[in-house]
Amino acid sequence: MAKYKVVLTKETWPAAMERIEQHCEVKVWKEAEPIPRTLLLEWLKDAEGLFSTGDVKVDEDLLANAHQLRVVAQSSVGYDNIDIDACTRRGIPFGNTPGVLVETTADLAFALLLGAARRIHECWDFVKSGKWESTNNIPFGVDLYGKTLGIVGMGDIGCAVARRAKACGLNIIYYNRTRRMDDQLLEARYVDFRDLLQESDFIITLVPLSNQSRGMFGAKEFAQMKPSAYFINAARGSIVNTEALYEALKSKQIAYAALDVTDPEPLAGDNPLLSLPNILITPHIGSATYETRNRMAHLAADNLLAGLGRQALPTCVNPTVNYPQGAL
Ligand SMILES: NC(=O)C1=CN([C@@H]2O[C@H](COP(=O)(O)OP(=O)(O)OC[C@H]3O[C@@H](n4cnc5c(N)ncnc54)[C@H](O)[C@@H]3O)[C@@H](O)[C@H]2O)C=CC1
Ligand SMILES: O=C(O)C(=O)CO
Repeated sequence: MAKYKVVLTKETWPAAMERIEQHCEVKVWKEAEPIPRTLLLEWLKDAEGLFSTGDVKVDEDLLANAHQLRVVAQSSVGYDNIDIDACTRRGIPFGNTPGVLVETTADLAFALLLGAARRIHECWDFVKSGKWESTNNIPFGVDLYGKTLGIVGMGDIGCAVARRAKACGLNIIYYNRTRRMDDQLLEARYVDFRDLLQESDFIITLVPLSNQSRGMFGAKEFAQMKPSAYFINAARGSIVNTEALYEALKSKQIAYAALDVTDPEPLAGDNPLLSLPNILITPHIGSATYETRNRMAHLAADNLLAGLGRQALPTCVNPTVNYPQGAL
């Protein structure tokens, strides 16, 4: 049987790659920088499947060029780089990887909270640089127990963070697009965004990037936070106005920020944020464990292969897509 033609905008995990290659003839971009747009458009001319990555914009322009495309799959839960309406208009299902990365990403978000509160990386720098001469000059942290954590975006990962926070004795408030029916089980109180900004000692944001959430943390929002507030972003860099965050940290309007995601990404070595003493940044590692990235790659491969075979995708963002008649 003829193999499907598929484009991968980065290499994926070997076991998932093997499964894809059993059924597909693949073109893979193997360099560290994003695939050049012109090359991608060229490759997509006869491609039936696209295995995309967050650094590639899948928009009207790209889809208009990809006449044979049956499916787009991506190894991430966030899909802010994909124009879902454009996919749907063209009858192309898009599959992401929800669920399988929830606990792993919640671990990282909570690690940022703990690491920031207890100044773990400053303490490590302190020990390494030979400054540990007495206990007088050690970096001091702040308690979690009895404080208030505000979670913005109380979806799968937000709830997993709430469970961790409960175990540490934090009071939990949250803001979400809609109130959750199960918030009593989580012992989390639904509040409006402004109250969350004003009441929280720690804020963790896990809201998807969209037209509504882009720039949702700017100068006005930082001004409403406590001067002792810790701000943690594990969602997407662009939900924060980076200049406003820099100003808020520099002027000590807020105490500290811990970021797993930044705008832009990757963050250049001379970015002003890196000159601040009150910040901790990790390089977008929320889901980056061997086990989880492997699970994500397999789920993305499942979506890709299902779409190529005109079957329903296991995890489809636009499941109302109609396949051409008689295709199944
Ligand atoms: N740092 C990392 O490596 C990772 C980052 N993420 C980010 O985390 C996000 C959340 O992931 P999940 O919890 O799995 O998604 P989810 O879909 O389960 O939860 C998102 C929640 O945000 C709420 N929401 C959406 N727009 C909102 C708005 N404008 N204002 C308030 N609430 C809003 C939704 O109602 C939903 O409850 C992803 O979209 C992705 O951007 C996810 C995985 C890893
Ligand atoms: O899944 C996502 O959205 C990520 O950011 C990486 O796992």
